[in-house]
Amino acid sequence: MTTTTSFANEAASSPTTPIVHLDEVGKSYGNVHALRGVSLAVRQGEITCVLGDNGAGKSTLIKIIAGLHEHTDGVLSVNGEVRRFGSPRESLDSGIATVYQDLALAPLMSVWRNFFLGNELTKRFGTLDATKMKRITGEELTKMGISIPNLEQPVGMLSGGQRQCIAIARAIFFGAKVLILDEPTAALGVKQSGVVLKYIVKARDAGLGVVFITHNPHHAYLVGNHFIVLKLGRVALDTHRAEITLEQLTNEMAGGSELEALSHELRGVDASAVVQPGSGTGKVDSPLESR
Ligand SMILES: Nc1ncnc2c1ncn2[C@@H]1O[C@H](COP(=O)(O)OP(=O)(O)OP(=O)(O)O)[C@@H](O)[C@H]1O
Repeated sequence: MTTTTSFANEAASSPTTPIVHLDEVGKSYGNVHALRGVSLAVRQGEITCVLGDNGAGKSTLIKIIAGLHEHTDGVLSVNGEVRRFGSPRESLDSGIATVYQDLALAPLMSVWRNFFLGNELTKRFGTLDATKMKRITGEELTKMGISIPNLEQPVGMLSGGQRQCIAIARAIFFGAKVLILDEPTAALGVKQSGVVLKYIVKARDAGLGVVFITHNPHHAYLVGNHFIVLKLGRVALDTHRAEITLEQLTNEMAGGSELEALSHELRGVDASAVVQPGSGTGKVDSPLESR
Protein backbone atom coordinates (compact mmCIF):
# COMPACT_ATOMS: atom_id res chain seq x y z
CA MET A 1 0.00 0.00 0.00
CA THR A 2 1.26 3.45 -0.78
CA THR A 3 0.44 6.91 0.39
CA THR A 4 1.49 10.18 -1.18
CA THR A 5 1.66 12.36 1.88
CA SER A 6 2.58 16.03 1.70
CA PHE A 7 4.57 18.33 3.95
CA ALA A 8 7.75 16.30 3.58
CA ASN A 9 10.40 18.89 4.49
CA GLU A 10 12.04 18.02 7.79
CA ALA A 11 14.85 20.59 7.60
CA ALA A 12 16.75 20.93 10.86
CA SER A 13 15.87 24.02 12.83
CA SER A 14 16.83 25.27 16.24
CA PRO A 15 13.99 25.66 18.76
CA THR A 16 14.28 29.43 18.52
CA THR A 17 14.10 29.59 14.72
CA PRO A 18 10.63 30.54 13.56
CA ILE A 19 9.13 27.93 11.23
CA VAL A 20 8.14 30.69 8.82
CA HIS A 21 9.74 34.12 8.92
CA LEU A 22 8.91 37.16 6.84
CA ASP A 23 11.43 39.96 6.96
CA GLU A 24 10.31 43.31 5.53
CA VAL A 25 8.24 41.53 2.89
CA GLY A 26 6.45 43.61 0.28
CA LYS A 27 4.25 42.92 -2.71
CA SER A 28 3.33 45.25 -5.54
CA TYR A 29 0.78 44.55 -8.21
CA GLY A 30 2.03 47.00 -10.82
CA ASN A 31 1.62 50.39 -9.17
CA VAL A 32 -0.46 49.03 -6.29
CA HIS A 33 1.59 48.39 -3.15
CA ALA A 34 -0.54 45.73 -1.44
CA LEU A 35 2.08 45.01 1.26
CA ARG A 36 5.08 47.00 2.48
CA GLY A 37 7.75 46.06 5.00
CA VAL A 38 5.79 43.28 6.71
CA SER A 39 7.76 41.22 9.24
CA LEU A 40 6.20 38.20 10.87
CA ALA A 41 7.46 35.11 12.72
CA VAL A 42 5.38 31.94 12.91
CA ARG A 43 6.55 29.76 15.78
CA GLN A 44 5.72 26.22 16.81
CA GLY A 45 2.89 25.99 19.35
CA GLU A 46 1.82 29.60 18.85
CA ILE A 47 -1.25 31.20 17.27
CA THR A 48 -0.41 34.37 15.37
CA CYS A 49 -3.52 36.37 14.56
CA VAL A 50 -3.38 38.66 11.55
CA LEU A 51 -6.14 41.23 11.71
CA GLY A 52 -7.08 43.92 9.27
CA ASP A 53 -9.93 45.62 7.52
CA ASN A 54 -10.90 45.09 3.87
CA GLY A 55 -7.98 45.81 1.60
CA ALA A 56 -5.44 45.73 4.46
CA GLY A 57 -3.36 43.08 2.66
CA LYS A 58 -4.37 39.91 4.52
CA SER A 59 -5.10 37.86 1.37
CA THR A 60 -1.90 39.04 -0.26
CA LEU A 61 0.06 37.95 2.82
CA ILE A 62 -1.56 34.49 2.76
CA LYS A 63 -0.96 34.13 -0.97
CA ILE A 64 2.77 34.81 -0.54
CA ILE A 65 3.14 32.23 2.25
CA ALA A 66 0.92 29.73 0.40
CA GLY A 67 2.91 30.01 -2.85
CA LEU A 68 0.18 31.63 -4.96
CA HIS A 69 2.01 34.95 -5.40
CA GLU A 70 5.71 35.76 -5.17
CA HIS A 71 6.74 38.67 -2.96
CA THR A 72 8.46 41.58 -4.68
CA ASP A 73 10.51 42.78 -1.67
CA GLY A 74 12.03 41.36 1.49
CA VAL A 75 12.87 37.81 2.53
CA LEU A 76 10.70 34.79 3.27
CA SER A 77 12.37 31.92 5.09
CA VAL A 78 11.19 28.52 6.24
CA ASN A 79 13.13 26.81 9.03
CA GLY A 80 15.87 29.38 8.57
CA GLU A 81 16.22 28.72 4.83
CA VAL A 82 15.46 31.53 2.37
CA ARG A 83 12.59 30.52 0.08
CA ARG A 84 10.62 31.93 -2.82
CA PHE A 85 7.66 29.70 -3.60
CA GLY A 86 6.84 29.24 -7.25
CA SER A 87 3.66 27.24 -6.62
CA PRO A 88 1.25 26.19 -3.84
CA ARG A 89 2.78 22.69 -4.04
CA GLU A 90 6.18 24.09 -2.97
CA SER A 91 4.61 25.76 0.05
CA LEU A 92 2.74 22.56 0.93
CA ASP A 93 5.90 20.49 0.55
CA SER A 94 7.59 22.85 3.04
CA GLY A 95 4.98 21.90 5.63
CA ILE A 96 2.63 24.86 5.17
CA ALA A 97 -1.07 23.99 4.87
CA THR A 98 -3.49 26.75 3.94
CA VAL A 99 -7.19 26.37 4.65
CA TYR A 100 -9.12 28.91 2.58
CA GLN A 101 -12.49 30.31 3.50
CA ASP A 102 -14.09 28.59 0.51
CA LEU A 103 -12.26 25.35 1.47
CA ALA A 104 -10.70 22.98 -1.00
CA LEU A 105 -13.34 20.35 -0.28
CA ALA A 106 -15.55 18.61 -2.86
CA PRO A 107 -19.13 19.07 -1.59
CA LEU A 108 -20.59 16.02 -3.33
CA MET A 109 -17.89 13.64 -2.13
CA SER A 110 -18.02 11.77 1.17
CA VAL A 111 -16.25 12.88 4.34
CA TRP A 112 -13.55 10.21 4.04
CA ARG A 113 -12.91 10.89 0.33
CA ASN A 114 -12.49 14.55 1.18
CA PHE A 115 -10.16 13.77 4.05
CA PHE A 116 -7.80 11.97 1.65
CA LEU A 117 -8.44 14.19 -1.41
CA GLY A 118 -5.18 14.40 -3.35
CA ASN A 119 -3.46 11.99 -0.94
CA GLU A 120 -5.47 8.80 -1.60
CA LEU A 121 -4.25 5.50 -0.20
CA THR A 122 -4.04 2.74 -2.74
CA LYS A 123 -3.61 -1.02 -2.66
CA ARG A 124 -0.80 -2.81 -4.42
CA PHE A 125 -2.45 -2.67 -7.88
CA GLY A 126 -3.46 0.96 -7.64
CA THR A 127 -7.07 0.50 -6.50
CA LEU A 128 -8.28 2.80 -3.72
CA ASP A 129 -8.00 1.39 -0.23
CA ALA A 130 -11.40 2.62 0.91
CA THR A 131 -11.50 0.53 4.09
CA LYS A 132 -8.24 1.93 5.39
CA MET A 133 -9.09 5.51 4.42
CA LYS A 134 -12.47 5.29 6.19
CA ARG A 135 -10.86 3.82 9.30
CA ILE A 136 -8.16 6.47 9.48
CA THR A 137 -10.63 9.30 8.82
CA GLY A 138 -12.82 8.06 11.70
CA GLU A 139 -9.83 7.72 14.03
CA GLU A 140 -8.41 11.14 13.20
CA LEU A 141 -11.71 12.98 13.54
CA THR A 142 -12.34 11.22 16.86
CA LYS A 143 -8.87 12.23 18.08
CA MET A 144 -9.80 15.85 17.37
CA GLY A 145 -13.13 15.35 19.16
CA ILE A 146 -15.09 15.85 15.91
CA SER A 147 -18.26 13.79 15.86
CA ILE A 148 -19.52 12.89 12.38
CA PRO A 149 -21.49 9.64 12.67
CA ASN A 150 -21.71 8.90 8.95
CA LEU A 151 -18.42 9.23 7.06
CA GLU A 152 -20.21 8.38 3.78
CA GLN A 153 -22.17 11.61 4.05
CA PRO A 154 -21.36 14.21 1.36
CA VAL A 155 -19.32 17.03 2.87
CA GLY A 156 -21.73 19.56 1.36
CA MET A 157 -24.39 18.38 3.85
CA LEU A 158 -22.26 19.28 6.86
CA SER A 159 -22.26 22.63 8.63
CA GLY A 160 -19.64 25.25 7.75
CA GLY A 161 -18.01 24.71 11.14
CA GLN A 162 -17.77 20.94 10.64
CA ARG A 163 -16.21 21.47 7.22
CA GLN A 164 -13.59 23.82 8.66
CA CYS A 165 -12.80 21.24 11.35
CA ILE A 166 -12.35 18.47 8.76
CA ALA A 167 -9.96 20.69 6.79
CA ILE A 168 -7.95 21.42 9.97
CA ALA A 169 -7.85 17.73 11.02
CA ARG A 170 -6.73 16.78 7.51
CA ALA A 171 -3.85 19.28 7.57
CA ILE A 172 -2.68 18.00 10.96
CA PHE A 173 -2.87 14.36 9.83
CA PHE A 174 -0.82 15.02 6.71
CA GLY A 175 1.94 16.49 8.80
CA ALA A 176 1.58 20.25 8.38
CA LYS A 177 3.98 22.25 10.54
CA VAL A 178 2.24 25.52 9.82
CA LEU A 179 -1.50 25.97 9.43
CA ILE A 180 -2.80 29.13 7.77
CA LEU A 181 -6.49 29.75 8.29
CA ASP A 182 -8.16 32.33 6.08
CA GLU A 183 -11.04 33.86 8.04
CA PRO A 184 -12.31 30.44 9.22
CA THR A 185 -15.05 31.94 11.40
CA ALA A 186 -16.19 34.71 9.05
CA ALA A 187 -19.31 32.95 7.78
CA LEU A 188 -20.19 31.17 11.04
CA GLY A 189 -22.56 31.86 13.92
CA VAL A 190 -21.41 32.14 17.52
CA LYS A 191 -21.70 28.45 18.41
CA GLN A 192 -19.99 27.14 15.30
CA SER A 193 -17.26 29.76 15.61
CA GLY A 194 -16.62 28.46 19.13
CA VAL A 195 -16.21 24.92 17.79
CA VAL A 196 -13.75 26.05 15.12
CA LEU A 197 -11.78 28.16 17.63
CA LYS A 198 -11.48 25.06 19.82
CA TYR A 199 -9.89 23.13 16.93
CA ILE A 200 -7.54 26.00 16.21
CA VAL A 201 -6.33 25.66 19.81
CA LYS A 202 -6.02 21.88 19.31
CA ALA A 203 -3.84 22.45 16.24
CA ARG A 204 -1.60 24.76 18.29
CA ASP A 205 -1.45 22.26 21.13
CA ALA A 206 -0.48 19.56 18.61
CA GLY A 207 2.65 21.69 18.06
CA LEU A 208 1.74 23.50 14.86
CA GLY A 209 2.43 27.14 14.20
CA VAL A 210 -0.95 28.67 13.38
CA VAL A 211 -1.65 31.85 11.44
CA PHE A 212 -5.24 32.89 12.05
CA ILE A 213 -6.49 35.57 9.64
CA THR A 214 -9.58 37.37 10.89
CA HIS A 215 -11.56 40.60 10.96
CA ASN A 216 -12.82 39.74 14.42
CA PRO A 217 -10.75 40.91 17.42
CA HIS A 218 -12.97 38.96 19.83
CA HIS A 219 -12.24 35.68 18.07
CA ALA A 220 -8.55 36.57 17.81
CA TYR A 221 -8.30 37.46 21.49
CA LEU A 222 -9.94 34.21 22.59
CA VAL A 223 -7.15 32.09 21.10
CA GLY A 224 -4.23 34.27 20.00
CA ASN A 225 -0.71 34.39 21.46
CA HIS A 226 0.48 37.09 19.11
CA PHE A 227 -1.41 39.81 17.23
CA ILE A 228 -0.54 41.67 14.06
CA VAL A 229 -2.83 44.36 12.71
CA LEU A 230 -2.38 45.30 9.06
CA LYS A 231 -3.51 48.66 7.73
CA LEU A 232 -3.18 49.64 4.09
CA GLY A 233 -0.52 46.99 3.60
CA ARG A 234 1.66 47.96 6.57
CA VAL A 235 1.98 46.53 10.08
CA ALA A 236 0.10 48.96 12.34
CA LEU A 237 0.45 46.83 15.48
CA ASP A 238 2.62 43.85 16.43
CA THR A 239 2.18 42.69 19.99
CA HIS A 240 1.86 39.71 22.31
CA ARG A 241 -1.15 38.75 24.37
CA ALA A 242 0.32 39.88 27.68
CA GLU A 243 0.87 43.36 26.25
CA ILE A 244 -2.66 44.15 25.06
CA THR A 245 -6.25 44.02 26.27
CA LEU A 246 -9.25 43.02 24.20
CA GLU A 247 -10.41 46.62 24.44
CA GLN A 248 -7.15 47.93 22.98
CA LEU A 249 -7.15 45.33 20.21
CA THR A 250 -10.77 46.12 19.31
CA ASN A 251 -10.00 49.82 19.36
CA GLU A 252 -6.97 49.31 17.12
CA MET A 253 -9.09 47.32 14.64
CA ALA A 254 -11.89 49.84 14.75
CA GLY A 255 -9.53 52.58 13.72
CA GLY A 256 -8.52 53.93 17.14
CA SER A 257 -7.58 57.58 16.65
CA GLU A 258 -9.48 57.85 13.34
CA LEU A 259 -12.66 56.83 15.14
CA GLU A 260 -12.02 59.30 17.89
CA ALA A 261 -11.65 62.10 15.33
CA LEU A 262 -14.86 60.95 13.61
CA SER A 263 -16.64 60.82 16.95
CA HIS A 264 -15.49 64.39 17.63
CA GLU A 265 -16.84 65.55 14.25
CA LEU A 266 -20.13 63.73 14.77
CA ARG A 267 -20.57 65.34 18.16
CA GLY A 268 -21.23 68.58 16.31
CA VAL A 269 -23.88 66.81 14.17
CA ASP A 270 -25.99 64.84 16.63
CA ALA A 271 -24.75 64.35 20.17
CA SER A 272 -27.16 61.45 20.85
CA ALA A 273 -25.68 59.39 18.00
CA VAL A 274 -22.14 59.48 19.30
CA VAL A 275 -20.63 56.34 20.81
CA GLN A 276 -17.18 56.75 22.30
CA PRO A 277 -14.65 54.39 20.77
CA GLY A 278 -13.03 51.82 23.02
CA SER A 279 -15.89 51.46 25.47
CA GLY A 280 -15.25 47.70 25.80
CA THR A 281 -14.71 45.66 28.89
CA GLY A 282 -10.93 45.50 28.97
CA LYS A 283 -8.78 42.42 29.35
CA VAL A 284 -10.64 39.11 29.46
CA ASP A 285 -9.29 35.67 30.17
CA SER A 286 -9.76 33.20 27.39
CA PRO A 287 -11.70 30.04 28.22
CA LEU A 288 -9.86 28.41 25.35
CA GLU A 289 -6.41 29.44 26.45
CA SER A 290 -4.32 26.54 27.69
CA ARG A 291 -0.93 28.14 27.59
N1 LIG B 1 -4.29 40.88 -8.14
C1 LIG B 1 -4.30 42.16 -7.74
N2 LIG B 1 -4.04 43.16 -8.61
C2 LIG B 1 -4.04 44.44 -8.21
N3 LIG B 1 -4.28 44.85 -6.95
C3 LIG B 1 -4.57 43.89 -6.05
C4 LIG B 1 -4.60 42.50 -6.38
N4 LIG B 1 -4.89 41.78 -5.27
C5 LIG B 1 -5.05 42.69 -4.29
N5 LIG B 1 -4.85 43.95 -4.74
C6 LIG B 1 -4.91 45.18 -3.95
O1 LIG B 1 -4.04 45.02 -2.85
C7 LIG B 1 -4.60 45.58 -1.67
C8 LIG B 1 -4.70 44.51 -0.57
O2 LIG B 1 -5.66 43.54 -0.96
P1 LIG B 1 -5.93 42.18 -0.16
O3 LIG B 1 -6.92 41.41 -0.95
O4 LIG B 1 -4.64 41.54 0.15
O5 LIG B 1 -6.60 42.74 1.18
P2 LIG B 1 -7.43 41.95 2.30
O6 LIG B 1 -6.97 42.48 3.61
O7 LIG B 1 -7.32 40.49 2.09
O8 LIG B 1 -8.90 42.44 2.03
P3 LIG B 1 -10.30 41.61 2.21
O9 LIG B 1 -10.51 41.41 3.67
O10 LIG B 1 -11.29 42.54 1.59
O11 LIG B 1 -10.14 40.32 1.44
C9 LIG B 1 -5.95 46.16 -2.06
O12 LIG B 1 -5.76 47.53 -2.33
C10 LIG B 1 -6.29 45.41 -3.34
O13 LIG B 1 -7.10 46.19 -4.18
